[in-house]
Amino acid sequence: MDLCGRGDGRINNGAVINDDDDTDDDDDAFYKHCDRGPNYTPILLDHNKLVKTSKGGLPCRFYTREGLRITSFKQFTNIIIDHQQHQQQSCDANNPQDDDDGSSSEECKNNNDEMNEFHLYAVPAGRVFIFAPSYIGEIFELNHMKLLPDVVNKSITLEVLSITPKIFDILNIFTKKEATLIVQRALNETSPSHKIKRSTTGSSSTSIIQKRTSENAFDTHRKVALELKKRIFELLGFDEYWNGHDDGLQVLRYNMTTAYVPHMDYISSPSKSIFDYRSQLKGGNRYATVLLYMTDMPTNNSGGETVFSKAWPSSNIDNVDERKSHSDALIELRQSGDAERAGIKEDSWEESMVATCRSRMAIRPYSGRAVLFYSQLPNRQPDRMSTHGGCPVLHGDKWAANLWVWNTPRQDFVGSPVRQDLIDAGYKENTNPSSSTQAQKIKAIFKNSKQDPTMKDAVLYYDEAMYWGKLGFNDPPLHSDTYEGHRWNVKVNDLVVQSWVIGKSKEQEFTI
Ligand SMILES: O=C(O)CCC(=O)C(=O)O
Ligand SMILES: [Fe+2]
Repeated sequence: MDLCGRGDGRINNGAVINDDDDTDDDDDAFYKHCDRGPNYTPILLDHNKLVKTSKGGLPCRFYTREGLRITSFKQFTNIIIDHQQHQQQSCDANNPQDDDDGSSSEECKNNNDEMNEFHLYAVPAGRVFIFAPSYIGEIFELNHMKLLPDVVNKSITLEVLSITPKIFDILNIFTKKEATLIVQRALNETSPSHKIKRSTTGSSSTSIIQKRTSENAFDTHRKVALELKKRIFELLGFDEYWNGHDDGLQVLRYNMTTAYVPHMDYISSPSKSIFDYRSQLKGGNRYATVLLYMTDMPTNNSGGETVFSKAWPSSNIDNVDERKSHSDALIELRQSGDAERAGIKEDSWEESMVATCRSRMAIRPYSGRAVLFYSQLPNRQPDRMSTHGGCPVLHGDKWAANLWVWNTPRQDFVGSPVRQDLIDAGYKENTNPSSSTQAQKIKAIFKNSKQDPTMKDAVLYYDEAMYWGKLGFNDPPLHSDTYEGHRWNVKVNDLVVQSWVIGKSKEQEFTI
């Protein structure tokens, strides 16, 4: 295939489009785009099937805009023919009074350059495909995916809800019947590791945090979970289901007032870990999350939305004047009495979160709704805009499930990326599988000495993005159970000004 490429990996059918740097070096730039060198190329499970290019480098994988992988020239030409026929049909449908010579249909096609383009996406070796939406409301019909048996004639479709971060509604990916089964299975699960219990967080899965008050179960292998996982992998552009690239279907139950504070699904790299979490290099981390909702939370008063706390509702994304501040939302919330009626205390983190949910981009659950968002940018850096949380439930129960998908196999799975630098330096990890559950719980207390005026409005975060509480001059000390190696950050105006890593002793105090 003779294809020309652009820096962002988008390829146009036979011609370079909008290329600012149209020089003879294009070919080289394209080859470099595909083979980013050993320090930037995670080794994926199909790596040994990649055939080197004539220049000796690793090749790109090619995808359509809808995430269908193109593996042969024949498939490519068939797709182009289909694309052209589709264009012709939509022109004919829009111009039924065509002249005999078909000139206005021709005009229709020529006038619609954007439609004439056929975009192909070149994904570097070792990387995974990421959808590239252009505007809110844009539709991606994934006609290559099998229809669900119960959803007659409705193809699996993405509808863009947000560009920054990238969020999509996924239509027709699972049925209400499957939603019911997932909940039943979770309730009937008895194995200690998978049954429903209070949620944890972080890379060690041991720390119960006070600000993730939901319960959860895992379903890694039952029929419905497996079918769903396979469907989600196909949707994301994987050729097949790759074991180890996900955390298993996690089923979440939130009772009244319970919530999950805004956080990133992307895991911050623990200071010492043989597993390489650095996705921007050749490591792996979570890059996509699919959320499935199993209950209806029909109104504002139900709560339980998934809130993207750094993003604005699409209705006022461009209209700065119409954005609601957190403090105005809090005043309105107190006036409405909604939080108080649900049993949420004034000045609690849950109350503050309801105000966030009512002023930022929030997705309302209904049974059968599914949403996809990405925690990594196309350059593999974590996307801080993907910070999100499960809003406090104000009425009834909320059931949801998530699938966290990784750009490489996870720790302990075949092909997982390792930190060769640490191994070379002689670092050994305790590989006893139960070691994480035996980790020593450490009590930490965080204080503000009020000596440093720049710390007047300090805020404490667990990791990068998990808001813990205010640590300003007028705030009481903050307490937490935590573990060795965990990182806590103090931020002022959203900038990290102090960072602590938990050491070995059982009780530790940190003061700014
Ligand atoms: O419950 C929700 O809406 C969000 C859950 C979530 O963010 C998570 O489990 O990582
Ligand atoms: Fe999450």
